[in-house]
Amino acid sequence: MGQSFGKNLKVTIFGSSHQEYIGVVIDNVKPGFEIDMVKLDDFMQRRAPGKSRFTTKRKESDKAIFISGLRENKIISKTITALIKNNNFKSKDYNNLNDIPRPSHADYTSFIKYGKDMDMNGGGPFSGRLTAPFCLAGGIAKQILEEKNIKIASRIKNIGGIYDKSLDLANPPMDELEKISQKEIPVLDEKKEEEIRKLLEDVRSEGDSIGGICQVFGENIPQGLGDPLFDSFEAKISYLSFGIPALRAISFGEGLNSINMRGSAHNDQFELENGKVKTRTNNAGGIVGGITNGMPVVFDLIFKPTPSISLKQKSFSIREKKEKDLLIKGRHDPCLALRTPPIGEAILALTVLDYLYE
Ligand SMILES: C=C(O[C@@H]1CC(C(=O)O)=C[C@@H](OP(=O)(O)O)[C@H]1O)C(=O)O
Repeated sequence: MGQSFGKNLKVTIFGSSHQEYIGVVIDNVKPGFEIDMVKLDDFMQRRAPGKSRFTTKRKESDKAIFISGLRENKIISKTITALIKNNNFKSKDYNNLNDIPRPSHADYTSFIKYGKDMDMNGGGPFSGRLTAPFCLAGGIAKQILEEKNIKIASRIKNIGGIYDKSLDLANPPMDELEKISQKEIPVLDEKKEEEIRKLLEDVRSEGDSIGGICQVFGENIPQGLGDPLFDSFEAKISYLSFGIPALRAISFGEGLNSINMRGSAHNDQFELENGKVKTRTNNAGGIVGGITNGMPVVFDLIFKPTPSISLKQKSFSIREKKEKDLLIKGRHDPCLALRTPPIGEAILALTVLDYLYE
């Protein structure tokens, strides 16, 4: 089911939203690194459910239980295995969904492909819950990269059409981004934060949902990662990104804005700073020809609105082959994009570490 990825650093995610555990196997790591567990837990808590009024009410501690590969937090094997316990699931909320699929959720396509025996409670293997073990692997990768002075950060760039302030992509404010990372709405502009809060309150009280964009930044990413054609750096980032539920699009650097620019404005012109080759702008987001050029790597992850909403919708009964109205019970995020920044950071950290282990 494509639950593994990576060429040199191999990561396998397992489990399901309402089964006893979810978890991760990280294979081909290098022994010797000591994981900072406090930092790793802080990273996990940025994604964890039940933390704010704008996220699902399902509460999970998302504490990592390492069952192999570590001694006193130090990596002592080539393989690490960790579990995360599912504690707070309410499968009965999903009883009607076995027969009446949620519009724009994987319920129906899973039925077409795997039939009625696939455990789809809580979204089953399609659930955003699986991003918890993904972040566990990514949080460790991020720490390993930090030791090499490679920094990764992120923010919410847009919720429902409200944009955070625009940034100079050649000089992203990594320290400021780090400071906002634990906020309920991690944006830099406080006025926009208020506007987004108001929008989210409206959306939530209407029983609806909304989409958003998370922007990811990498500083000191080594030059020369990636290859032409199908092994481009963008291709590797995109491969992992589209494994994240609800992702609809990804763009690099100025992305779709590039369409409206002339070459003279879009080209990143060179400069030499104390002999070091740099570019004056970074519209490419640090990747040209599929290969990193040493400028900050910048990409946007574009998420659709959460499909599970409380409003009445049109669906049908698989058993009776009859149209039916659907009312979804359960606890769902009004804006799942809000919890994606650490997932974006994990995508970049795991991609870069995979290259460095070549
Ligand atoms: C639990 C998480 O997200 C879940 C993702 C999810 C879905 O359908 O994707 C449905 C909800 O779970 P439940 O229906 O069991 O309350 C979310 O809470 C998490 O991200 O850790």
